[in-house]
Amino acid sequence: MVHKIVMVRHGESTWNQENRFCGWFDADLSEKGVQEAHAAGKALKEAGYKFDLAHTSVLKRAQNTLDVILEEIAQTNIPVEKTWRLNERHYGALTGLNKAETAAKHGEEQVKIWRRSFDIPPPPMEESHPYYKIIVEDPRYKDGPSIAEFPMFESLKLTIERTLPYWNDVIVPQIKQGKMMLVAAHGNSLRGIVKHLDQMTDEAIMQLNLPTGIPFVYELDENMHPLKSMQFLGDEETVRKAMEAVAAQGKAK
Ligand SMILES: O=C(O)[C@H](O)COP(=O)(O)O
Repeated sequence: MVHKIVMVRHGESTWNQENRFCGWFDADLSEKGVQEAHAAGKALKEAGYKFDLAHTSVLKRAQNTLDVILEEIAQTNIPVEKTWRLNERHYGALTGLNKAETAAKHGEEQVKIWRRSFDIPPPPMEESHPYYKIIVEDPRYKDGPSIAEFPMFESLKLTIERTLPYWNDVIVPQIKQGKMMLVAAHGNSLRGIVKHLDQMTDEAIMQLNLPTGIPFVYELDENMHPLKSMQFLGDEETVRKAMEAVAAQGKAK
């Protein structure tokens, strides 16, 4: 039996637009991001997708993207499960900084390491950081992560370590039950899932930049091995340009 799952990175956020490291800061969708979510919904509608349930993070840019998509495909009544485990990776001390300015200050190479290396994390968010309290004391985290688990920074490796248990323990059993699912999440939580599914090397995953608001489909066999990987619902040229634009966010300008 062939299983299918659709994933989508949220539409552009206001902090994507301002080119700021966002991580666990709860930025809104920009107007362009809302348009991207509508376009994603239209593409799914055109392709005739019907979902049994959806998964998203506890951050509103992913949740709002999902809401717009579900409205477009007239499936707002499906159950939606929300978890911090699908959140964007925690950008530590970089949270709130402009990516181009950070590249001008620390060099593009260093910014690429912080953004894309597999296991080198950004510097930790200290208590004195302007967004520390807003994030740590946010009531949405009262049921988890626990104080011990609460990240102050995350590499992709650490992001995968908290995302994969949700993939394996919640999403995979539902796929195996034949449920058709939509996962609306974030650039790096989804890169982690993609790395796992496609068994990409630590080097190969560095080159992958996921575009905002373009859904992609995986076809999986019973053992969750991809029969088809990352099939974007968008024309190749648009997807390529959108990926390049994400990569270029770390340039000093
Ligand atoms: O958290 C962020 O800043 C972005 O949404 C993902 O950022 P990245 O592409 O710089 O990893």
